[in-house]
Amino acid sequence: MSKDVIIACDFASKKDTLTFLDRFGQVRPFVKIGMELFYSEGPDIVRELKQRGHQIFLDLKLHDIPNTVEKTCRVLANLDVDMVNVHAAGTIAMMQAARRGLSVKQGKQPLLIAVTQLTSTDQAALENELDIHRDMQDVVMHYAQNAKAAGLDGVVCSPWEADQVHQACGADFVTVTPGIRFASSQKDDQKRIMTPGQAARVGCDYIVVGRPITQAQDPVAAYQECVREFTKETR
Ligand SMILES: O=c1ccn([C@@H]2O[C@H](COP(=O)(O)O)[C@@H](O)[C@H]2O)c(=O)[nH]1
Repeated sequence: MSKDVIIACDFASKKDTLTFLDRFGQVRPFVKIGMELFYSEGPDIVRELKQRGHQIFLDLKLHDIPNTVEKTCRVLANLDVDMVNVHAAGTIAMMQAARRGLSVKQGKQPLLIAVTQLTSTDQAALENELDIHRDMQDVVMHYAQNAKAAGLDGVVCSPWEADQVHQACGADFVTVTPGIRFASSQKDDQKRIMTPGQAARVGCDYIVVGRPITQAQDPVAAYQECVREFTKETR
């Protein structure tokens, strides 16, 4: 199982993204392209970063009826990204449709993972706003098991649930965990957080880190610190 730090490139333009990535010289970090960058630049930004040698997590969090998600995944399959995602709340049928859509790709398919509960959601919001009256851990586990039943490769969850997801769904079921903050960082809008070192100790496979790197005074040093903390610990 790979373990890696994925940088969330939440920028508004290709220019800002390339200026940021140029600071890394010959190093090609695994990057996440989210809605802001994809909606502003379109599929060309994926092709450009792929050509430069980055592995890419295309974080579009699809959530629609199965037919729409299947056809969208057929399109995404041709972008040659390494990881894509859907919302587990879209149902098992929708996740199976996503899998069918990606299967049009010959050869290696991207990892297909499902968002369980956003890391910006806490127990109070889960109950009072989403009207889900169960423990966060149980809800994440339920969605993870649905994702596994649908044939997905793993989930997006917070580091707080990663160990239990592995216990319930298997060590090879991938956990991709945003909500990563250095001990000294601001939480921003994230609620279920851990440091890179803590995330490593609970067995997260991939950590997704945005602002603690992109808004650091020295982003390369912040990235190196994430890698150091995350990879020095072993399960
Ligand atoms: O539950 C989720 C799912 C996705 N994200 C995304 O990860 C990054 C985190 O960025 P930070 O700046 O480190 O907070 C961001 O792109 C989110 O869209 C998430 O945070 N939580």
